[in-house]
Amino acid sequence: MKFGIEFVPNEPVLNLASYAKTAEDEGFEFVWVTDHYNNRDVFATLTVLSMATNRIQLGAGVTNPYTRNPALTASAIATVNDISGGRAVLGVGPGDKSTFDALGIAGEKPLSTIRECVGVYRELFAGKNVSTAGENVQFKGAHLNFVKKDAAPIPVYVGAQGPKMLEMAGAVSDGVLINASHPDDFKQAMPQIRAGAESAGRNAGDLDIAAYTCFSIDADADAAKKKVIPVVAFIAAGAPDAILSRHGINPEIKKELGAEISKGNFKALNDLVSDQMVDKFSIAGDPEFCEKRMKELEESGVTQMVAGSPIGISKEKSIKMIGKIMKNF
Ligand SMILES: C[C@H](OP(=O)(O)OC[C@@H](O)[C@@H](O)[C@@H](O)Cn1c2nc(=O)[nH]c(=O)c-2cc2ccc(O)cc21)C(=O)N[C@@H](CCC(=O)N[C@@H](CCC(=O)O)C(=O)O)C(=O)O
Repeated sequence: MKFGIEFVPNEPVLNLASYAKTAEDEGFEFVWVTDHYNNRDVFATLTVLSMATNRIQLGAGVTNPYTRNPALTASAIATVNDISGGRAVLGVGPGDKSTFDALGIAGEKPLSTIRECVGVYRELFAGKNVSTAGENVQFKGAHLNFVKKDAAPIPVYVGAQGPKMLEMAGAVSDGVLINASHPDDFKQAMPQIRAGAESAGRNAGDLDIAAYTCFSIDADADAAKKKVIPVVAFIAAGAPDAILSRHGINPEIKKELGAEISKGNFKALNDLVSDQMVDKFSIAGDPEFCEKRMKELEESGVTQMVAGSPIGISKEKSIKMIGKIMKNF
């Protein structure tokens, strides 16, 4: 199994660069940076991380086809690829509705929009002149001047959770980034990804299936669990009812969580977020528990384990703890 790490650029980029170097030294193969308009820019962040590292792959995890024109996204990630000596990876997803509302973006037709964009990204990465009259993307001879004809392709991953998105990801992507932490979610997702791959005449075994987890590791298991509570609250509050029910959690809890989150009353979340929610929506605990859960993810078909925020009490210490566990895979 490959290991990745996710950073939210809501802290100084030079801190993230230092963590990325530590992760590279520990043997992580991917670093992913999230993309929300209200945090630091994903591509500027990846550029700085590329200067601080030599081998680790640098992924936008994930951008979306609405806040940037697809040609701008292609140019940005191809620039990171150019700067880093070919280490860039593009992750694209439907985008986070809660951030779109603030920008007046509707984010419609995510399935067909992302499917069209993946095709356009790939042609631009190959240095082609792109003309397309799609339902959602219309180009007339778009072209990236700095990309050589038939340049090595930049891998395109899709961030997906819903069944149709997972199926589409199976049909068109090089990998799928699934925002989930429990093996049950991957057992549910794999058949949908497989169906999509088969519908496109592809082998699902060629895809990188990444568990984009909410992760927190510490020698003190209780401290690790306490650290994830606000993140689990956000995940649960935004999760479709079907996912909550799948984990035996009453979807009614979403209203209470949402109310406390919108009031910024994070103390109240400690009482609302149950141990069961922590278990189902995160990997949080001591190294022994985390390793056991990672092994379960691998058995459920996961090929890349991404340690996502908050990662732990001290990111540096947590990265080194995961580095030790990595040696057992
Ligand atoms: C759109 C949504 O897809 P989803 O995969 O559940 O989207 C939820 C999240 O994955 C999405 O918000 C992501 O952008 C969230 N996300 C991030 N979102 C961000 O904004 N920033 C990030 O950095 C980020 C990281 C990230 C990493 C992994 C990951 O899995 C998700 C991540 C959904 O509702 N899908 C349904 C319905 C799809 C649909 O709308 N179908 C319509 C439209 C058809 C058409 O599109 O033409 C239809 O069938 O009629 C489904 O898949 O079945």
